[in-house]
Amino acid sequence: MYGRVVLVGLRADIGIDLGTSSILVYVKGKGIVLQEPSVVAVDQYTNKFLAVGEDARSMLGRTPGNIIAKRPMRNGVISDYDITERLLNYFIKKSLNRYLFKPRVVVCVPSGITEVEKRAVTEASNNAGAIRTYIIEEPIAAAIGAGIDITEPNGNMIIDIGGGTTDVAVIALGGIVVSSSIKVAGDDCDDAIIRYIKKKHNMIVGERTAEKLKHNVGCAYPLEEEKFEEIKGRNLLTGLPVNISVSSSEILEALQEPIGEIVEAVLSTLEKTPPELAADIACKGILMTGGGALLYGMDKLLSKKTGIEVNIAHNPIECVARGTGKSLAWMNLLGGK
Ligand SMILES: Nc1ncnc2c1ncn2[C@@H]1O[C@H](COP(=O)(O)OP(=O)(O)OP(=O)(O)O)[C@@H](O)[C@H]1O
Repeated sequence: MYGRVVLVGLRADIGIDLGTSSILVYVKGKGIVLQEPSVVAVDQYTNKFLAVGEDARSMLGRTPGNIIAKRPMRNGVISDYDITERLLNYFIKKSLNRYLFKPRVVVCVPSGITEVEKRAVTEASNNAGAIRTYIIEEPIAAAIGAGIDITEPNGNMIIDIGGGTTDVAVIALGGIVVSSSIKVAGDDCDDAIIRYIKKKHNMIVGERTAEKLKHNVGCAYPLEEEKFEEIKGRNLLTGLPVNISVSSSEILEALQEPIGEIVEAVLSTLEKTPPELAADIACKGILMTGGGALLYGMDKLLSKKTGIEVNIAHNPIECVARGTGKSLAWMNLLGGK
C-alpha cells in the first residue's frame, strides 16, 4: 500500500503527522506514502541509528546493553531533540526518493503545545531538510482528514485520542473555539495495564504485551461476551517466566483511571462551549479520531456520559495525516518559518 515516491525536478510538499506512537508522511498528489512506529534503536556508544520504525519497535524491551530502543516523542512533544531531527531526516528522505528542491513541510502538533515546543518542531524539521516548515494543530488536521468542512459556521466537536495526547476541540469557521489537550492517551492505558497486572497477578509485562492486551481484549465499556488473552511475563516473587490468561473485564478495571481523565476532558470542553455551538454538536454528534478511538466501547462510554451521539471517523489512525496533507493546498495561510 505504501511505497517510495520518485519525484524528479519537482518541489515536493509533504505533510507529517509526527505522532508519539507513529509517524505518517503524506506527499502532495500521492497521499500517505509511509506509516511507521516512531521508534529508533541507537547504539549508545557510536550514536548510530541501528534500526528505525517497525524494526526498532520489535526491539523495545529486548535490546542488549549497548543498544537503546526509544521513542523520541513523549506525550506528543519532542523529548529527544537530536533523535527527532534525525528521524525526520530519515523519513523525509525515505518518502521522497529524488527531488530537486527541498520540500515545504507541514507538521501536525497537539493543540496544547507551547510556542517554545512549536519552535523546536519547526527547527527539527528545517534542520532535517525542509526549506520551510508550517505548523498545524492536531484537532484541525483531524477534522479536515475526517472530511469535515471546518469553514462552516456550525460547531463540530473532535476528540483525537493518540498515543501521548488526547485533544478535544470545538471547531467553527476554520478555527478552534474551545479546546483541551491532556497528556493522557493510549500510552497511559498501556502503563495502567502494566501496573494492574503487576498488582493483581504479581507479574511483570512489557509495553508491547500491555498494548497487545489493550488491542485484543481491551474495552472502555463492558463487552457482551467476555474475551480472554494468554500472556507471558515474569513472576515478581520467583523471577521465573509464567503464562496467565487475562480477561476483558480485568482490562476494563485497569483502564478506569486514564479513561476517566479522557471523559473528564470531554465534559469540561463541552461545559466551556458556547450554547449555539453546543446545540450544533448535540444535533450532529461528536467525531472521534486517532488510534485510541479504536478501543472497544470508547464511543459508547462517551455517548453515555455526554448524552450525545459519538461516531468513529473512517480509518481514524490516518485522519490527522490525511488532514495535514490536505492542508498543503493552503499552507501559505499557516504562516511557516
Ligand atoms: N485497535 C486498537 N484498540 C485500542 N487502541 C489502539 C488500537 N489501535 C491503535 N491503538 C492505540 O492508538 C494509539 C496510537 O494512536 P495514533 O497513531 O493516533 O497516535 P499518535 O498520533 O502517534 O500519538 P499523538 O497524537 O499522541 O502524538 C496507541 O496507543 C495504540 O495502542
